[in-house]
Amino acid sequence: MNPLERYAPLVDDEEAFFEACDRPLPSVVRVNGIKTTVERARSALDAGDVGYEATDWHPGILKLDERGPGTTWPYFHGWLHGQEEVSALPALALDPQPGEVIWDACAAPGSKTTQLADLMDDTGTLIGNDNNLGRLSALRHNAERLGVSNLVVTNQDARNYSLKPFGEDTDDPEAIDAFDRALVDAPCSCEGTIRKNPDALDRWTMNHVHSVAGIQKGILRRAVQATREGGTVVYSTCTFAPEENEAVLDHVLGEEDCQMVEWDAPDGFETALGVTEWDGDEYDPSVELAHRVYPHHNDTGGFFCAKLEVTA
Ligand SMILES: C[S@@+](CC[C@H](N)C(=O)[O-])C[C@H]1O[C@@H](n2cnc3c(N)ncnc32)[C@H](O)[C@@H]1O
Repeated sequence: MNPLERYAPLVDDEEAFFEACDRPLPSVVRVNGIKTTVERARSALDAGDVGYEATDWHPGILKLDERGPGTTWPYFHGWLHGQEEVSALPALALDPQPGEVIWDACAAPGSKTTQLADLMDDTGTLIGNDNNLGRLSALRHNAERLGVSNLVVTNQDARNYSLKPFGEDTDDPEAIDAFDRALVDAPCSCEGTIRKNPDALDRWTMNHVHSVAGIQKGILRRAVQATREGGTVVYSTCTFAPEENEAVLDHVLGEEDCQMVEWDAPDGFETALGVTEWDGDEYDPSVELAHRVYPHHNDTGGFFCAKLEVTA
């Protein structure tokens, strides 16, 4: 059985959902404001005869007609970054401000990290962490090409992340309420990437869904603990499974001092509400404030994005 069939009861249009999951994903680029402007990037694409169209909801996110961005000179110069359209949502939800201290808990290969740097005007301190050293080299490469200079790279298991406060000699893990904001773009079962990678579900099992959900809970808890009171945490995945999405939020809302925050998806970008019941389980009603993105909604991959505020 196709694992995606379990989500048929959740979607508004079953036929459109399965049809979209079977179509290849459009090639999309994000304009990198650290190195250029939307106007200059568009002019460069025009000059290179690269066809594109702006997305309905963001002038700097462009759908290319055919070629991948890697063959164009604006890409080599770091004006453009190939980034799935829907994956631009979490950084916008996090809304990092220039000068802040931001933790990207699962950062490699860095699409969202470099977008965060752009939104911060490349100021403040951006800590890009990932537990996979090999993937961190891709993060460094992307950061260099895109001209990011506010980035510190760390290689830790985000579940046990420890950051000693500046100037203090302590191993107390509770001492890390240092971040203004944190992004948890969590490892997941990747169901929503089926359009990019048709093999994505070949090794899908319910056991994997449950085991990765345990990791997700640990990372999100750590992000809430490590963020200052009043700070923001965004949780995202590219999967549909409520076990990895709303159930993770429900768990962390019950264990840590935080609450769901209402966040409007950009105008022109369609999303569905978070689910509050699944497979006999009921979740905290506030998880409805999360956004589910199904592939047929905006011709993207599948996605999940939620915003939390740290309350103590
Ligand atoms: C969805 S990917 C992140 C994609 C990235 N945010 C981007 O936009 O390019 C999830 C990442 O989590 C990392 N990861 C898995 N378990 C982790 C853990 N316990 N601590 C930190 N990172 C972890 C994986 O190595 C992977 O790079």
